[in-house]
Amino acid sequence: MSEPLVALRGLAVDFGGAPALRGIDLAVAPGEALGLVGESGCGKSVTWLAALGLLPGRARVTGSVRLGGEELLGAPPAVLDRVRGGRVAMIFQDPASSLNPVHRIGRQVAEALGLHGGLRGAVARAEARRLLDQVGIPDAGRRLDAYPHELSGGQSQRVMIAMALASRPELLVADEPTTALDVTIQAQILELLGALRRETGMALVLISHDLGVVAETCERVAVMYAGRIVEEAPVGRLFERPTHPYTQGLLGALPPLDGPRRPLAAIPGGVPEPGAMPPGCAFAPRCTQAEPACAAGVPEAVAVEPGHAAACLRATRDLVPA
Ligand SMILES: Nc1ncnc2c1ncn2[C@@H]1O[C@H](COP(=O)(O)OP(=O)(O)OP(=O)(O)O)[C@@H](O)[C@H]1O
Repeated sequence: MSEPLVALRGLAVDFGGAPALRGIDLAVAPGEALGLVGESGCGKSVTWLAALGLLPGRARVTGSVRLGGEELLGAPPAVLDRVRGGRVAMIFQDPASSLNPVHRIGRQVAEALGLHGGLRGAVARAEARRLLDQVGIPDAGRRLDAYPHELSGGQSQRVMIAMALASRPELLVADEPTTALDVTIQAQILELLGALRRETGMALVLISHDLGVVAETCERVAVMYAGRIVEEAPVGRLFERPTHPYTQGLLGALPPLDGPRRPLAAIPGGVPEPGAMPPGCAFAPRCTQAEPACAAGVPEAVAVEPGHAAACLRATRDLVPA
């Protein structure tokens, strides 16, 4: 990879004796689209909230988070404020709750432009209109005067994306941006994110519990389980050669691309709570391929092939450490 835009090294988060992240190494290159997948509770959101200094004070965060060479962990609040909504923007699952219900859309987008670009008045309004246009809001000029409750879920998410773009971020972190939307709208928002990335050159981190969503939009995927990255690969390689049994399980739960929809073969059991981590490989209690050695130690990530690593004792026994 070229010089990364963002590099997380050994990122760990502890909520009062309960380790939610247990050493995350992850890098995002400029302009790259990286998917972060895993079931609910794996630590996907905590990873980026920790990286951007957005966790509550009682969370103990250790490791390193570098943005373009600058260390963010332990950086003064003024530095983090400048980064958030500046070089890095974040959007979330529920756009309706992120918009202020009592202010018109145009004002909210213009405020974001004022905060990050110093734009005011008619200039800010014109730029807000351009942004709404860019994110595919029809009749953007009139929509500036709408209130959030007048927008559909998909349109609200488009407005959130417009506000995120206001600072011309180098990285957009999108945390389950389509989970609350119906399937057709979901596809449109994913397409929009892909198109904006190509137009603006920004990098994209797409957080999702759905490998299918990530496969459509991202070039590379990191699979998380119980606060660790268990597999990482270019998206095509992950589908062709899923190596960690957890990844295999997630793939097995995907509905077929064509043909009748069938009930998903979800992986039995659930993600362990941070306070109740099993010894060794945290996935072992749910893993159909587990053997006694899996409980003995946390497996290291090992290179399966160039750019493709997995952390499974059994799958990678004869391979070299990544
Ligand atoms: N503020 C907090 N205090 C204590 N525990 C927390 C806090 N935030 C998250 N956790 C715990 O950290 C673990 C990881 O949560 P996280 O939200 O990152 O998971 P996720 O993979 O993003 O899932 P989801 O898609 O449901 O958000 C969970 O067990 C969660 O309960």
